[in-house]
Amino acid sequence: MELGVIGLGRMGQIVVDRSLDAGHDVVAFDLSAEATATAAENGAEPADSVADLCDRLGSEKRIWLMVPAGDAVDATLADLEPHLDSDDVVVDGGNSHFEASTRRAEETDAAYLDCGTSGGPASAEAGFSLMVGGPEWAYEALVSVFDAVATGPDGHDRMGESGSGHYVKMVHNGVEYALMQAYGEGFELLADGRYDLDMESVARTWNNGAVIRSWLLELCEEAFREEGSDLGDVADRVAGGSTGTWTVEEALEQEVPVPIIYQALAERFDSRNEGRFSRRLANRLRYGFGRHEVARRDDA
Ligand SMILES: NC(=O)C1=CN([C@@H]2O[C@H](COP(=O)(O)OP(=O)(O)OC[C@H]3O[C@@H](n4cnc5c(N)ncnc54)[C@H](O)[C@@H]3O)[C@@H](O)[C@H]2O)C=CC1
Ligand SMILES: O=C(CO)[C@H](O)[C@H](O)COP(=O)(O)O
Repeated sequence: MELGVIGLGRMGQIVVDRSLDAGHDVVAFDLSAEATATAAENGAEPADSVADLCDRLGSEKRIWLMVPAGDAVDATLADLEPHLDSDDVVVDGGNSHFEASTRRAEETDAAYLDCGTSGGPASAEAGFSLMVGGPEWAYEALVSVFDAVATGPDGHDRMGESGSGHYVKMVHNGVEYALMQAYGEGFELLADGRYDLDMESVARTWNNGAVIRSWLLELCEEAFREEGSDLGDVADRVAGGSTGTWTVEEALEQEVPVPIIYQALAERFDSRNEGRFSRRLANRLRYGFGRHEVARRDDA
């Protein structure tokens, strides 16, 4: 199959490489000429604009977007739209909000597949897990590409109608936050607890047969191996948070309790806080009602 790929960053280059490896022809475009050149070096046909990419693909276009979620997706679709008709299929493999995906599916002339992609750049060799939403015929038309980009035929499936792929990926990310938080708390107790432990050894032992073994735990093992048992100079600030926020917002809307996912998200936000106002107020209120001593900041 001939596949157009737009967005050739950490994830898009992998879509290109795995598609080429499986024998597909790829036409590639990125706003960054350097990224497009890298794809060309790997065997893709370079395009110098969205219009050029569409010209090179001809009719029945199959196009995979791997640009940042949000405005970049809308901007790319606006450029694509004059070149699309109902025989074409556009896949958005990024972390778009599911409601943005259902809106885009309604607005475009092409068949639109929202594809949640899990695995990250670390899965370049093994392949991704792909959660796809949208018209069945369009999913079927792209199966050989999904086989190539995913771990294989079991690494992708059609979740349902438009929006469902990104909905499932959103919840996946909420679970990811909660698992990271649970591992973090366990290792924190071990690090601050009664025994002098080698964290890499603990993680490795757990990864071999323990109930809680997982890929995230393998990544814990790797982190301790590379950074040391005390994580060296790794800061206690965690970036990101959009997909976890969406999960919690949707849980509130559906009235589904997700306290663990919410707590993991709150911990992430808290990690970016220099001195929590609520704790400072609690400190001062104890003086108010009990005349307890107020601890003061050194830097005030
Ligand atoms: N990095 C990760 O672990 C994962 C990322 N994702 C999602 O995949 C998408 C891409 O992520 P990354 O590859 O990590 O980002 P990235 O920042 O590495 O690459 C994005 C690429 O898109 C290009 N780009 C931006 N706007 C463009 C436009 N209008 N037209 C053409 N190219 C444009 C940029 O030049 C860049 O090369 C995002 O939605 C992200 O949330 C999903 C799963 C895992
Ligand atoms: O989707 C992912 C993993 O599954 C990506 O790594 C994503 O960038 C995570 O973003 P955030 O931590 O802000 O939710």
